[in-house]
Amino acid sequence: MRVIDANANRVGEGLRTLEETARFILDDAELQFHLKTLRHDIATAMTKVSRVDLLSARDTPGDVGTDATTSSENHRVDLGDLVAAAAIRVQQALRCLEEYGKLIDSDFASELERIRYRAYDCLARIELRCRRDLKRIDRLRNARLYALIDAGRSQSDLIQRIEELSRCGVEIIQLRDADIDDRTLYERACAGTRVARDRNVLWIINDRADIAAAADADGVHVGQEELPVAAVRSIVGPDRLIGLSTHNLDQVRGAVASAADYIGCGPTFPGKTKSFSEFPGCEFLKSVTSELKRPGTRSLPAFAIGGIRSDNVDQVAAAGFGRVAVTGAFAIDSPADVVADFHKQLNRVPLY
Ligand SMILES: Cc1ncc(COP(=O)(O)OP(=O)(O)O)c(N)n1
Ligand SMILES: Cc1nc(C(=O)O)sc1CCOP(=O)(O)O
Ligand SMILES: [Mg+2]
Repeated sequence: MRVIDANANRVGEGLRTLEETARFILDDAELQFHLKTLRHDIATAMTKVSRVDLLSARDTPGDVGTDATTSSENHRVDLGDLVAAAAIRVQQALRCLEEYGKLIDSDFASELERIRYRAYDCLARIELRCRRDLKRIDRLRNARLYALIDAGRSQSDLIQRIEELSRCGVEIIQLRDADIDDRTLYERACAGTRVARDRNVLWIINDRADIAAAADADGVHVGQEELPVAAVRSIVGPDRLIGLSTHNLDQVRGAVASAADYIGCGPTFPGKTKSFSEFPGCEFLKSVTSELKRPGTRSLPAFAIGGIRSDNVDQVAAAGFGRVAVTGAFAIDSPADVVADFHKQLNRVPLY
């Protein structure tokens, strides 16, 4: 009973620590829900053991193990380390409960075995999320303005463009150029990485996970017909951001379930950069806002894209979008006025 009591407490405390991480640090309602469900299912399984028997068996002053703390138990290097410690505690405690449970009731032990298998997946997910570069994700979450640019006539042309856009307040810049050879694209991507880092702007490569990884960019953006997100993740690693284009609600739901970090939603309006036969428009944006605000849905930053300019950005904001990705509207010498117009409308929309 003392083993069962100690391990039931351990697993509950560990899960609560992880739940708070999902809730307050990752803002991940879905992960929080899974952890909470695990905690409740364990509490339900524990009703097979008399609580009075457990409490009566408890003997903290007589516990020979309370002094046996190692120095590493009082020190956590970072969030990943903290979450790993809690996850390992939960896993070990579940196994202990299961083994000692076999002495009490085989149904109880079997139930704990099922919970343990479910827990493995959840514990791996939260630890991987917390071992990622949270600074990058925080910057993404706080960003409202995203510019897509081509590689420029020369490297210095590209560098000047990145400097100009970042000076005006653009927070994310994507290198999107299908008209240059791989070597030039790679060299421009590397130059972009250096200047974007200096300017504290996120640097994303369109379509090419290989070049994003090789050039040490902050991330990659892919479309529905390109590599699936899981394959992109295997190339770019756990820390780089992955953006995914979406054009309907099914694709948005797919993105939420995937390892994507943000989505582009469009096309909203006709523009000169890319032609489309259909425009899901602001109705689509409104439905994305409702979908992403649904309780229990993973929060995923969404950028409206397609023909967005100073004179229509109010409609984007009215659809609940506080973030935009644009090419044409910023393709002028000094986009400072456009940035100001965008901010005026978009800042009215709280970011989620
Ligand atoms: C932020 C953002 N959103 C959407 C897109 C479009 O991506 P995709 O559909 O793959 O089309 P191409 O840009 O590759 O022509 C994007 N690039 N960025
Ligand atoms: C590249 C791209 N993708 C879109 C999508 O809807 O997926 S719209 C688009 C063009 C964005 O440029 P502009 O702001 O000039 O319209
Ligand atoms: Mg693409």
